[in-house]
Amino acid sequence: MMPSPRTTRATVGNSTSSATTSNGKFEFSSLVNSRTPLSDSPSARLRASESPVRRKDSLTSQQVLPEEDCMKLNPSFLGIAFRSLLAIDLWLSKRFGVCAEEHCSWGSARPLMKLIEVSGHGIPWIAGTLYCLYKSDSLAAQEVVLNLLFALILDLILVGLVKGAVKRRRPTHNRMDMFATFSVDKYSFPSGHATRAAMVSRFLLNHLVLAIPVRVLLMLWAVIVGFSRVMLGRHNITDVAFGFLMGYMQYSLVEYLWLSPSTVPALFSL
Ligand SMILES: CC(C)=CCC/C(C)=C/CC/C(C)=C/COP(=O)(O)O
Repeated sequence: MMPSPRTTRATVGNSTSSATTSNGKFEFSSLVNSRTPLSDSPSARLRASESPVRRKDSLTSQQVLPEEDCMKLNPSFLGIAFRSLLAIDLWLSKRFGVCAEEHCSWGSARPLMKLIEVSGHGIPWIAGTLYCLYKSDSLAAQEVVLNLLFALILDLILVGLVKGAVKRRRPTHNRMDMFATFSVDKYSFPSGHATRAAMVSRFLLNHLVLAIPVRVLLMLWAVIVGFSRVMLGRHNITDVAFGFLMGYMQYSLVEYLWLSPSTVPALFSL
């Protein structure tokens, strides 16, 4: 008996055919798949690589994926760990951003947090250091203060470079009402306040003779500056953590590059 056009239809030169199953419904299958395996010809292999579904169909147990495809299909452990850390960071930072707005749970502490922000801002530190430089009457004092100024400028440059390279946006709950910012300060990684607080406190602890309570207060101040960045909603926790680390290392760099009357006499004869 002649097959009915409703039940069987095959198009020569076309990749699709149709046939009915036992329950009378149409099923579609690929002639290319059924007659010549996708992996047989180079063009078929190319087409297969365009479609993940078709590629999966065409794989046999003997075929090995190119290395870059394996990486896409199996994200590395480090990649997953990194994304998870970032997700936890965003979630925790939002939870601790309790002074981000006046109506937040700790909103009434926002003015105090902003005062702490000013205490770690670059302008008061640079202005204060310039004033001390002007007032310092001994070469030893001049040397320390000049290096503090150098450290503060180096900090601004390095933080600006990293912020510009990483370009991590500030948290969405941050209200951008900070005074005197550079254009890179729209980015949050790392926290410039945290780098400055860590670097300056390490610098002062090493170069000033301070009573123990003052030393403790100095360290406490640095930690509070870091906390206040997250509470104000300015930063994520990782911005501040990295900022502390970077500031700590910046101090080591300043020590390494230390400006002294013997290395840069021109600076000290002014
Ligand atoms: C003398 C002179 C050019 C001073 C510039 C000081 C200045 C504008 C520093 C920027 C400080 C700032 C707003 C840093 C951002 O801190 P984050 O903790 O929010 O990253």
